[in-house]
Amino acid sequence: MTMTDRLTIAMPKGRIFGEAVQLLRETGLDLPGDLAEEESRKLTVSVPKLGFSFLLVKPVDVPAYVEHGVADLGVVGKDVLMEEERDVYELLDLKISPCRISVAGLPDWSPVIHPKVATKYPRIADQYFREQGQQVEVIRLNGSVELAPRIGLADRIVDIVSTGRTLKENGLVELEFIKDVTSRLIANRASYRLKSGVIDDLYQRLAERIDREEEIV
Ligand SMILES: Nc1ncnc2c1ncn2[C@@H]1O[C@H](COP(=O)(O)OP(=O)(O)OP(=O)(O)O)[C@@H](O)[C@H]1O
Ligand SMILES: O=P(O)(O)OC[C@H]1O[C@H](OP(=O)(O)OP(=O)(O)O)[C@H](O)[C@@H]1O
Repeated sequence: MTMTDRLTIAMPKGRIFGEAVQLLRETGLDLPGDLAEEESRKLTVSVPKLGFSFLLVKPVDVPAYVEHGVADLGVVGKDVLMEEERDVYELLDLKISPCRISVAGLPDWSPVIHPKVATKYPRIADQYFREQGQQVEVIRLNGSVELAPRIGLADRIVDIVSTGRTLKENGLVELEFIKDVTSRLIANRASYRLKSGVIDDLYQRLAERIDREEEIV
């Protein structure tokens, strides 16, 4: 393997990371057991024998690292990919970290003409309500979005729902489904041409593993 064959992969630091590493291991790649120890503050991990370097970054930043070519590949939720609209190739649905984007609100919610919608996903929310022919005011938040309807900041929220526990514990109900979400493998456009050999090899390994998993289910 030459230096140009080395792959830099941007990985989200949070919940996707563990599932993505497990998936890579299941393709037969010999990743060290202590790839990223929980207490570690290191933001790069190198696996020289495989020619891989991982950048551990905020999930929302993965598409930017890949678009700018400092990472050849990235793993990112479809939610972030849709929201960020970066110029990258979406190569593969990894089928990990499933969840959905939904509209939620208080159970006794009643329609208002120009509702306020709190969300971490202003672009997705804007597009969804435009398609519904509804005029809304989108309020961008960075987390704890479920608080907004309870304290009168917004009439509704657009957010990730997985188990539904956060909605329930904050007295909210799911009102409308927007989209199913899973994590995706994305590639920088130039890397995809220049490192096609190693990228194809990883793609094939992952695609076969995902297909096998689907046959079992
Ligand atoms: N219950 C869930 N809540 C949020 N995201 C989820 C959930 N289940 C799956 N996901 C997926 O995981 C991604 C979030 O990943 P991660 O957990 O790494 O972020 P995070 O720790 O919430 O990061 P940050 O708070 O820094 O944005 C989402 O973009 C989504 O695709
Ligand atoms: O349906 P559930 O299984 O309860 O999961 C959904 C919740 O998890 C995520 O929050 P996260 O923990 O990432 O916190 P934040 O968005 O408030 O930062 C998401 O934004 C929801 O709040």
